[in-house]
Parts: sequence; C-alpha cells; structure tokens
Amino acid sequence: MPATTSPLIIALDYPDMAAALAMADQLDPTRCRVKVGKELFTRVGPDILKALHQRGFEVFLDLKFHDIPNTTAQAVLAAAEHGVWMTNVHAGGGARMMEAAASALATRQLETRLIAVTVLTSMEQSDLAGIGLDVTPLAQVERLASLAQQSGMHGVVCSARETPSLKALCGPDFLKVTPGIRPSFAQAGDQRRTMTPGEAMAAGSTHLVIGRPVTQAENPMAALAAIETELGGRA
Ligand SMILES: O=c1ccn([C@@H]2O[C@H](COP(=O)(O)O)[C@@H](O)[C@H]2O)c(=O)[nH]1
Repeated sequence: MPATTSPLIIALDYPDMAAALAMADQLDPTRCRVKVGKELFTRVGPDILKALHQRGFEVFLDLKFHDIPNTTAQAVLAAAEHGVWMTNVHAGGGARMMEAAASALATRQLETRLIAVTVLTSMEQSDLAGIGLDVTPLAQVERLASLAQQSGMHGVVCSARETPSLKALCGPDFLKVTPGIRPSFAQAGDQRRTMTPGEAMAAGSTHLVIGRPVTQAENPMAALAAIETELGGRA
C-alpha cells in the first residue's frame, strides 16, 4: 500500500537537515509526499532520505541526472537503492541514456519510478531560443515526452500547461509531475510556466510539486490547507 494517494509533493528545499525535518515534522505522510533536491541532498547526503523514510514519507529524489548512459544508469541505481519512491534524469540526455537507466532498474527489479525532465518550468520560449532551440516550450515538451516514453520512463516532469497535450500523446497512465504550481496567494518568482493547484489537476497533472508557496509561507500549514481545500478537501 502506498503511504498516500495524494498528488501533492512538497519540495523540501532547505540548506540543512534540521530545517528540512522541522518542516517534515509538520507534514503528514498520509497527506503528501516530499521531494529532496540538489541543495538539501548535496549538503546533507543520504541521511536525509533515511530520516524521511523513518517518518513514513515516500520521497522523490530530484537530482535530475544528465550524463553519459553508464554514469547516469549507475547514479539512478544508487538512488533507487536508497529506497526512494521516485527519481529522475534529464530527457535531454537522449534515448540511450534513458534506456540504460530504465534497464538498470529493471535488471535489479527495483520499483522506484523513473521520470524525465522535459523543459524546466522556469524556462519560456526566449530561454529556449537562447540555447539554440527555435521551438515553443510545448513542442519541445511533446518531443521529449515521446522520447522518454519510448525509452522506458514512467513519466515526465513538465509544466501543467502541457499536461492536456501529453495526456493525449502519451496516455493517462504516463506520469505528469508538474512543478511551477502557484496558488493565487503566491509569487511566481523564478518560475515561468505556472498554474494554480486547481488548474493543474483539472489539466491532467498526476502530481503537483509545491515548494516555496508552502515552505516560505508565513504559516506553512495554513498554506497547505488552502491548497488542499482548492483541490476539494484533503487531497
Ligand atoms: O522543471 C522543473 C523541475 C524541477 N523543479 C523543482 O520543483 C521545485 C519547485 O519549487 P517552488 O518553490 O514551488 O518553485 C524546486 O525544488 C525545483 O527544483 C522545478 O521547479 N521545475
């Protein structure tokens, strides 16, 4: 049985274990999952995963691996061996990289969900042009999501703006994990392709990643409760 069926994933973007656990200890593992990203994992290491697992949380280890196929596959394996619920790679690493990572997990019969980042939610069309991609974010997300699905990924990270197209392109069971979630009370900050929690669920997101709108709110639990209410009660 999963710890939760909630679509909510709270991003624990903190500089140390104490701050991350102070937040986690206010959360309920039956009402959300948590995400450990580059800042927290690089500062604290695998001990943070152990501490969150001991508290009953399912953890998304968001390290966005992007390297040659062998290195990426071994890194994904190492993540899965920590018992995380989900981890990820950059789809831009290409089909052979994603296939190597998926096959490393399959060979070891590890059940960690492996998803691929398409286009970061902080990027808009001008950012893509800046790296030589003369396409819309939607076209690039569609292209990378198809490649990710063909390469054995369980889903993708994209913005909620692209989920209706991806539902049609990749089917309803393909995971659509969407950061860039901004409730009406929150600032967009560095995010560009945003949606509110309610809009994102209606658009077909399977999971919503939410960081600062909760973790940097004056009252984080009130912010989370407001999001749950927007989603129709306890998510
Ligand atoms: O495209 C992406 C991929 C990952 N993220 C991560 O999600 C959270 C979002 O945090 P907010 O504070 O709600 O903006 C953060 O950990 C990012 O590293 C993303 O935003 N976009």
